Amino acid sequence: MVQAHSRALGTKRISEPYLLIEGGYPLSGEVSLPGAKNSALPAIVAACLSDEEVVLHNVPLELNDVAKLIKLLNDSGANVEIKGDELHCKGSAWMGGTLNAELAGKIRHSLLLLGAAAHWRSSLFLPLPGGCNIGSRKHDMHVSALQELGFAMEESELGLHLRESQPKERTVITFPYPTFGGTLNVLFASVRSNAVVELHNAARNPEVLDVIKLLNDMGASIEWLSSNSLQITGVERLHRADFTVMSDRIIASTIISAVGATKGSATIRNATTRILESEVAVWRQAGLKIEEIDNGIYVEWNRPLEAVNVTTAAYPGFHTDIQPLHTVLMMNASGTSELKETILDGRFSYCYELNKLGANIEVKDGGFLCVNGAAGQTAVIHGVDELYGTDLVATDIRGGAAVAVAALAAVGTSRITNLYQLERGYGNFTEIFTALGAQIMKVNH
Ligand SMILES: CC(=O)N[C@H]1[C@@H](OP(=O)(O)OP(=O)(O)OC[C@H]2O[C@@H](n3ccc(=O)[nH]c3=O)[C@H](O)[C@@H]2O)O[C@H](CO)[C@@H](O)[C@@H]1O
Ligand SMILES: C=C(OP(=O)(O)O)C(=O)O
Repeated sequence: MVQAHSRALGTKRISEPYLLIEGGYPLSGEVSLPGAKNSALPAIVAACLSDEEVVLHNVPLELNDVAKLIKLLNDSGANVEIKGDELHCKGSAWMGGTLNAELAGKIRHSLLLLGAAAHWRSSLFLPLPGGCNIGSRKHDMHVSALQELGFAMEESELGLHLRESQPKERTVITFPYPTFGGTLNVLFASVRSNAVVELHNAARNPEVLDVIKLLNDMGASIEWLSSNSLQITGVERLHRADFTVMSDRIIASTIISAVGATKGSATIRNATTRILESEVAVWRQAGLKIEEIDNGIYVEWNRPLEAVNVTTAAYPGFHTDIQPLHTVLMMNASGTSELKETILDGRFSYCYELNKLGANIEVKDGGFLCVNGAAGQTAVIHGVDELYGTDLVATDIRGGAAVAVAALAAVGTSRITNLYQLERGYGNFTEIFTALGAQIMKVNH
């Protein structure tokens, strides 16, 4: 059991749920990955593109983003039900209406209901979507792609309005940047029609590939023309399917980071390095032992880590969602490294939390523009020898995970608040790390 003592802790009583961590111990053991949030959320929307039942397995049902998305879909005419550990989904031609602003405003994936409503030729008012506060999260490419497909769309300060309309017969779209959500919206809007759509510079993240596999299992016709161009040939309707969502590669990275930072070892089941190639190459270069094993990854700290520079990029580049976890490895490495974030301009607020533990990270103007046109930042990470537990805030999903992982490596007690953010992406954070021997518990109030 975690003991609540540390010289660095504040004396204030905390009146919200928090994570209590007694850090400074090497982690070891074996854990199994849950389903991936960033595949499961679009897969749930995709499953509502048929009026026959689609059964999804391995959905991380404990995530609050999943509950919010199910509510939004059911409010707009779908029928999504949790049955045991399965999710049974059915869409309908009524999918549309006006989405609840509070719910839509809490998750980024509410944007995907635009593609679903276009699919059903319905009209939809989507109040502005939410998600992590990690920079300017634009949706101009979603709007222009749907318009290019022939759907009537208007944008106001309050949200996005898709009007009941029909797609054109042939469209060629080229994204200026391979947007994850934009690619999914084009797929959802195009799979059921008389149309043929070519999409160039499409996102090819493993999570997008997972959703394409689901759609093809449902009868869609989506094929790759080249490594980043897709052709979607519309079909009359999609049908029933039974699909297992892929495992969460970002949680795999979170465990790898924790093992490296605490100088431990772990076996991660339901995992593969094949969808983490850029990240694993960097961490091997830094000195971590990472091996592909039967149905899993084995990771071990066996020598002091060395600083390695990283620049985030669209897949197959180093994933922006994983950069906060890389920072934790680098603050525990010898030497200084630079981390250049090119996707999201506001993704470094967690660094100020890490500095409270004794890290030495400077966040500076990087002198470049991110893919969304905003000024980009670079974090300069100077490795340190010791970290000490303290009171910390989970700034966003992955920043929150980074802070918690760093607290596992820091000597003494840490308390982490604003858990809502962390729990948007990690339903079983304490269970995963308890299985690896961590002294961690959630304190509820
Ligand atoms: C639920 C989910 O899976 N979310 C992921 C998805 O978010 P999301 O779907 O928001 O990611 P995108 O790939 O669309 O966005 C990445 C960048 O492109 C910009 N952009 C995007 C769309 C657009 O129309 N115009 C535009 O400029 C965004 O502002 C951002 O700077 O990818 C992000 C970047 O890999 C991840 O951090 C999120 O975890
Ligand atoms: C940024 C993330 O999610 P979202 O797009 O849902 O905010 C994430 O998963 O790290």
